[in-house]
Amino acid sequence: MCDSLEEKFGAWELFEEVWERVVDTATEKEVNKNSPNTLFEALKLFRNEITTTHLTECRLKLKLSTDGKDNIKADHARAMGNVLFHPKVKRYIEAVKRYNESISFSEKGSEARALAYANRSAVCYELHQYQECLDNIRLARESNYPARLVDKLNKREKAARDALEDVVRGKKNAGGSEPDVDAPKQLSLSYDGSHLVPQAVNCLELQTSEEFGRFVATTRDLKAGDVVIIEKPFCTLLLDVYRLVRCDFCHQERLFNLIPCEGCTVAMYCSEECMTQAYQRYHRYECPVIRDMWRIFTKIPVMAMRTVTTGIASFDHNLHDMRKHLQDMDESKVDGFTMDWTKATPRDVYETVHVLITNYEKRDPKDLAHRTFFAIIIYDLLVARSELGPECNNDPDISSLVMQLLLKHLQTTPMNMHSQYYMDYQPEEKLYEIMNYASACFPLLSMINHSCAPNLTRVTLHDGRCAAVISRPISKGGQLYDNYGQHHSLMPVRERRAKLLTQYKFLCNCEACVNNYPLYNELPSINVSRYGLIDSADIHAQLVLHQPKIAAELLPKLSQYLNNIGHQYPRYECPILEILQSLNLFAYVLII
Ligand SMILES: C[S@@+](CC[C@H](N)C(=O)[O-])C[C@H]1O[C@@H](n2cnc3c(N)ncnc32)[C@H](O)[C@@H]1O
Repeated sequence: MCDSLEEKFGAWELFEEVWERVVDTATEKEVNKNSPNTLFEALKLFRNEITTTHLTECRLKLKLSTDGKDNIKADHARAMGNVLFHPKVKRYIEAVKRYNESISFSEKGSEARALAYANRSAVCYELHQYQECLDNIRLARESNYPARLVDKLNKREKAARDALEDVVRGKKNAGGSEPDVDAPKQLSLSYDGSHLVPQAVNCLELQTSEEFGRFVATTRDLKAGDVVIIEKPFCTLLLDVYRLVRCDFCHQERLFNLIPCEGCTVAMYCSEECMTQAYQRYHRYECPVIRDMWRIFTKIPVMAMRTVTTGIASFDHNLHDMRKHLQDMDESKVDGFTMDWTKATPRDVYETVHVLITNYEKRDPKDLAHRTFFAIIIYDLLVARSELGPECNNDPDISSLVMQLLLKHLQTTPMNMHSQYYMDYQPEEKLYEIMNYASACFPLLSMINHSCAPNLTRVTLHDGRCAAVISRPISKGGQLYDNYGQHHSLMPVRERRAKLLTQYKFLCNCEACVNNYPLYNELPSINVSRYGLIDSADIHAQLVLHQPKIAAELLPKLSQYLNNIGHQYPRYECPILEILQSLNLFAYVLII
């Protein structure tokens, strides 16, 4: 991770200021500050105010400014890297992050960039990453490395080549390379995939009810350990704190290989190929605004913009086609569980994203004003700085489409977005911790409702896909339930319900809420002698070491336990086993 770009005073703080003001004005007409009439009046005033005079003031208050390369900042970041690289400090990884920052700020072909690559090559050498060392030396040369320093670089190059040859020779003498026991394992679906939806098992069905809206049910019994969906995201967003560590497009950790986008100082890539793909899918619009976006917003609005830009790319960047397609679309007919994914075009895939729930009708005036404000700010940035400007300025229909898409996805994103995780090694504790590196949009997984006593777990695979794995038996006809972050063993019912209502706009009536399941420490225990003892502390201790081989051995054992005790839910042992299963899955797929 590295520093966040977010600033203390951002769009949310500004919105609160403006909202206060309009509510005060509206209250002059109405007596009660919180009456629905006042709030709707405030929303009306807010819309008037924000679209006219106050936008310029907002731009100033948010200190919006175009991003650009800056060799002075690049030199400063490199100097900080040098302090960390110093033989008495030797904080090599932190030093590389600073060199990467320096590379991202530097102008193409500048000495600043050449020096940053050269310094990164020095860290690679110290860390015995000889191939990466040579790659960085090549990049330094390509960026006009200064002749006065070239001897130093030549010496390092020779040393790296010699060391690399030694490594290759050593491997040959040892009889070739060992099979890689720690290679990421593949999870696969537990039953046949559906013909039309190969990413889901063929017993899953999308159903609808008054209480749940759309939900996913099974037409066969499922057991703990069953993998029922493995889904590729429609779009993803690397969190800004990983921008100097991971590729902006494929999100793989490539500390020593990152190359910068030439247009902005945020996006870095592991290869030209990823850079091109990112540009085609979203970055052509986002490049001029992404730094300001991270400065003034948190991940939800940035993810909403990513959904819109990726959506536009799904229509080959033809906004007229997109508008026509969406106008003609019958939203009630879009069902990701019956669509033919084997023949789906990017437009078809976008349809499944376009129909994600917004909960518009359940939002109060302040919430609507807040989304409107954010949509206006993002729209203003994109139109002022990207190629969407001429398109929107020349055609009110296109302008309205872009604005509507932003407003829509500022509502779908918080309802449907999923996090992507990896296992991060904590050297001091000598264990792995689950960390969130990106946000993603998965249209099928987004159809799964919440329960405070869930029956499935999600796990991020090495390639960014997400697998849904059953964590306790589900009978034929039963609903699949995810957990949106409010588990009955960790949070009292009142608090859970309040959070779910505020964030997800529904009153939870799951089995845990209705039956008031106790918190973890108050749960009754199972008579384990019937099922054999399970030493959870020992399993946990093994799993945090993150060894896929151990995880692979434990996987069937844990699933068996979860199936054995499933019908006794909720018991003290159940949440422990759920956690172990989740940890186990992460260790199994080894996503670092
Ligand atoms: C990720 S979506 C799930 C699919 C959603 N039901 C739909 O029709 O698109 C999340 C939204 O589903 C609804 N939801 C999720 N769990 C629910 C539950 N247990 N009871 C009622 N509504 C629920 C809420 O509106 C929530 O904001």
